[in-house]
Amino acid sequence: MGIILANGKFVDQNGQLVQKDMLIEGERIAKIADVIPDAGHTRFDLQGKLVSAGFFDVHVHFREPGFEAKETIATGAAAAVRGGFTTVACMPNTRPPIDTAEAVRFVKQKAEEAGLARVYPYGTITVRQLGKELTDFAALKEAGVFAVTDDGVGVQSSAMMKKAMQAAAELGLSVVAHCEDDDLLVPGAALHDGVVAKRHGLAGIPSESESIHVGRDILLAEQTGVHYHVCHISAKESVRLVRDGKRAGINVTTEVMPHHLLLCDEDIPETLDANWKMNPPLRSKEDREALLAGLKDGTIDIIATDHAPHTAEEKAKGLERAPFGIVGLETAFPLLYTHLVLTGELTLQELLSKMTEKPAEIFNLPYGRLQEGAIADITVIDLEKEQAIDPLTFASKGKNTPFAGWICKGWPVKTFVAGKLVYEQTDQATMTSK
Ligand SMILES: NC(=O)N[C@@H](CC(=O)O)C(=O)O
Ligand SMILES: [Zn+2]
Ligand SMILES: [Zn+2]
Repeated sequence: MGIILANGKFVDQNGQLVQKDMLIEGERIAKIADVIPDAGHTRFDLQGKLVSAGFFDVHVHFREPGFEAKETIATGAAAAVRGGFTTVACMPNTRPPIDTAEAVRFVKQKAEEAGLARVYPYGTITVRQLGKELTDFAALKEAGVFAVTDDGVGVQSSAMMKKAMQAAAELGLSVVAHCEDDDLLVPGAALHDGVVAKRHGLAGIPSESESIHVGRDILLAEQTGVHYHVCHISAKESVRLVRDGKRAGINVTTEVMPHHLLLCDEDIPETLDANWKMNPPLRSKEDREALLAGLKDGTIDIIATDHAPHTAEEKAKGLERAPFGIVGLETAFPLLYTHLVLTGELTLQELLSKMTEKPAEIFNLPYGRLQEGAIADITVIDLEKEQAIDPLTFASKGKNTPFAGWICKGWPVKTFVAGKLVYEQTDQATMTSK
């Protein structure tokens, strides 16, 4: 017996919303047609809600092993499916870091036990993320990683990065980089080196601490032929470098986060609440505009969240001492739909593509497409439902978001992974979790 999603709205090739039925049989989409008869299948009447391929977030932090008070793989996966994400890729900056095949298998095992979203672990580039010695990429690949990264820290040595890219290219692994040159940092700096840091008399994080690595690595990617992906792009100079790299035919891709698209340093409240502290920081208005332009012209390939949960105690330590990072999985789509699609900056088709098809395509994974025969990873979204972001309702352990209280439309209401319903929004869930 299959599942029928009846009367859903689908975005067609021309970007128009069309009403259709979908039949899921086993793990796959069996049929999409104007009308599919019941024939004893389980039937959900979607009443015109949007049907999308499940979202794919290539950049999340699930904190296990080592920091389970912030998040576990199970709570992170629950946050993912609640946000409409059916596949996530987990950053390896855990304790210990994911730098061996055994550690990769541990993450996969925990994800399987959770049975919610698909979880792809990254392996680190260097042993213990110390930048001194490459990990065993062949063993990591064998255990199931599709890409390596030292996210959380930058690879400081150019020679080490070049060696990593050569080794990754040989194995067909992507190199994913947190771009940050420690030499250009002032210890304790928490905000962009711009007007707001100055107004508060604080040392800032300069844009070039990011863009210098972006430029260096694009040149190394050209030399080595590896697929090189820039994490959480935030500075206008980095956007320009990626654009030029693409024009030169270099295999470079990048991601942008919802917070960098929607906020800039001038939005940070005078209290300097640490829920506005993340790395890279919220930059200037001009940077934000460059990110949006880069997203529209295809320089920026995809949207990811950098879901980075921390405890309330840690975030209460004040701007300087609190850790960098904000959560993102449960707010990404409603925020972007409300503040970029409904405002006319992006089309719904563009937004969905950058959260589904494109991430799957650049990392060569078989997801992100709504078509007969495809894997039935599906998100159903209520585009009309309007509600305020309330961190107390999050499935994530992390409540650290600057978006609390923002009123958004476009909430995921049902999520299917491999044809199995893994999340269903109920009004009770919203009301009782207070
Ligand atoms: N982005 C962040 O502000 N923090 C991330 C690390 C990272 O993505 O660099 C974290 O692990 O908390
Ligand atoms: Zn990072
Ligand atoms: Zn990160």
